[in-house]
Amino acid sequence: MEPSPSSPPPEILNLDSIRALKILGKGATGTVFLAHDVVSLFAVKLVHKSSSSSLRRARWEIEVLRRLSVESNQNPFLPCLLSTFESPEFFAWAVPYCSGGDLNNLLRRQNDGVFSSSVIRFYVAEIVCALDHLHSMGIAYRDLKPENILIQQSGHVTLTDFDLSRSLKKPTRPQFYQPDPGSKKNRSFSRWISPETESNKTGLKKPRSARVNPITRRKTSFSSGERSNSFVGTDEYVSPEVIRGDGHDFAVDWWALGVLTYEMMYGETPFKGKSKKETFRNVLMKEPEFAGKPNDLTGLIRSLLVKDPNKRLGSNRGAVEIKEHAFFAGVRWDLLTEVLRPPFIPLKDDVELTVGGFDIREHFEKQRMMMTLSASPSPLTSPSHVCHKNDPFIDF
Ligand SMILES: Nc1ncnc2c1ncn2[C@@H]1O[C@H](COP(=O)(O)OP(=O)(O)OP(=O)(O)O)[C@@H](O)[C@H]1O
Repeated sequence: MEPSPSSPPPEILNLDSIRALKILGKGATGTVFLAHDVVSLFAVKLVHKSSSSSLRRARWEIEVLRRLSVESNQNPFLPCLLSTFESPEFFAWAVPYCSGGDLNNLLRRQNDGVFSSSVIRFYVAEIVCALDHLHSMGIAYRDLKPENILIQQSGHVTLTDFDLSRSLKKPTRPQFYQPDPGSKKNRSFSRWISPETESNKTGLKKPRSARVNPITRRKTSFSSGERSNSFVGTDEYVSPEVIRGDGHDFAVDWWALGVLTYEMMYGETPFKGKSKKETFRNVLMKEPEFAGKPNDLTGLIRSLLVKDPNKRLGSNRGAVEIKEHAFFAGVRWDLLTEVLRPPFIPLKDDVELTVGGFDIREHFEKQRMMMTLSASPSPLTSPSHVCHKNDPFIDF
């Protein structure tokens, strides 16, 4: 996984000149801090080099961000890399701060836990553009879920968390990437989502479900290949071909988009079972259920949630097929960022940039000491057991 030749050299993140204000989120691999220097606020992700898999994932995530920072690769719905830092114990890197939190929180804050179809159209259109851009770079995202969709200060979305993404061979079909279909009328989106409520202002999000355990235990590398055989994703968003271990390509992202759109419409995912096994059985066997009359939105979801990846919307001509769907009639794809009033605009963070905060390295040291203490082997436990027990990616 060599950096691509066109990647800009990363700026060095100077940990001496920044202070962290709070933890924005904790995931399977890292901790994300809101940090500041005297000039600006940004997000810093810190990943322990505790295992070879977290090391590999962090390196890969930095590499994807680096590629996204090349001027010709920048996209309004994808982040760029501001700076990086590496010590013998950890990686840290800074990306722009998204003050609106994630789409999961926003969805849960709605009175009935769902979005209207015009709001769904706004968010899905931007996500389609982000995925289209990644695919055009030969990257399958593979971890689409509301927790990984962040809201920028402007109200537009940014995808985050690229550690499960994968470099695949770019589609070579000539019709795959065509100019945006465009259309006559621009669409206006009214601002109707209530601002942040008190109950959700604090507290870290808890991921809804852990990453799935590897079922196909084939070792994978991140080198380019046409299809990937690794087993990754989040239970409720995993596609049938991933569960079957058939090998998968960019169509896994269109499946996950179907699950996400369904969740935005109904407030719950379509295949969730009482257990992981039941969820997977549903993904493989069950057709999604739609309350109410069929319409363009349910039609879009249905065509994304086609079990056969070769018949799924997007599998033949990529994002163009999705953009042409009747649900998006009237959307000016080239003007998405010009929409003046996205559905939700975050309140401005009122932060004094010269004072306050804590040192990220001190925080890291404390965490490490606590981890060391809690992982001290009891006389009855073998060291290898302690070391591997909690690493969900040990076989990835
Ligand atoms: N740029 C950002 N601005 C604001 N919040 C962010 C930013 N990046 C990440 N976060 C918050 O931190 C959370 C965890 O980030 P991220 O998903 O990158 O970490 P992770 O360790 O890779 O998690 P996962 O277990 O999902 O892989 C996000 O869901 C989000 O709430």
